[in-house]
Amino acid sequence: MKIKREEIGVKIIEPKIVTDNRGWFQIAFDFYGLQELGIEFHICQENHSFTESRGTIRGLNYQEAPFEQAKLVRCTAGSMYSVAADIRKGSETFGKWVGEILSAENHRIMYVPAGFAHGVIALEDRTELQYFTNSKFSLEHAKSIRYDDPAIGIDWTVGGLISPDVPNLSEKNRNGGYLTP
Ligand SMILES: Cc1cn([C@H]2C[C@H](O)[C@@H](COP(=O)(O)OP(=O)(O)O[C@H]3O[C@@H](C)C(=O)[C@@H](O)[C@H]3O)O2)c(=O)[nH]c1=O
Repeated sequence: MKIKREEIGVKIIEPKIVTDNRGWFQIAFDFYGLQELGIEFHICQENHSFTESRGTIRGLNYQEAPFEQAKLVRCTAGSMYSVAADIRKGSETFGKWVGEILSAENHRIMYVPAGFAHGVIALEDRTELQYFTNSKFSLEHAKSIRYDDPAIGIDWTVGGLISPDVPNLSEKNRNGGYLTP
């Protein structure tokens, strides 16, 4: 595996894909490979979600202290634009975000550092998101920031690829907060 891109602590990882007459093989989680890339990751949970329709947004989601979560995010069906935003108060890159298209075809993995908010928009119907977290879920600490918070300014059109004017959102994400310094 190798790092394709790295910005504000977010890393886009390309795993090695081995193909043969049957199809392909990849290591979905490589503890020592990640360690070599500077990522010390201990899996606590693996989560898997299915999104019915293109244009649906999940996020921006994060967990408050002491339950901050680092995540290793991948798309195992369809495709999505995955976004990580630095919302750590006092961080030099506070309010900055990184986005990358993850798909079942490109096999890319996004490493989201602890303390960041994360969200995805489905670029296809029937898109699946699978991700490892390094700390446990806590409903009490699970929070949301509005996907369209102007203080972050995420381009959810992915440069004109999609127009999520009125995206399908969960109630939690509809009622998400706004970034405060
Ligand atoms: C994430 C999570 C949710 N749940 C429950 C809470 C709720 O009843 C139901 C669905 O949860 P949510 O609406 O928060 O699901 P969702 O909006 O898909 O949340 C996820 O979004 C992506 C973008 C992330 O980055 C993840 O960390 C996670 O926050 O599942 C758990 O029991 N354990 C968990 O670890």
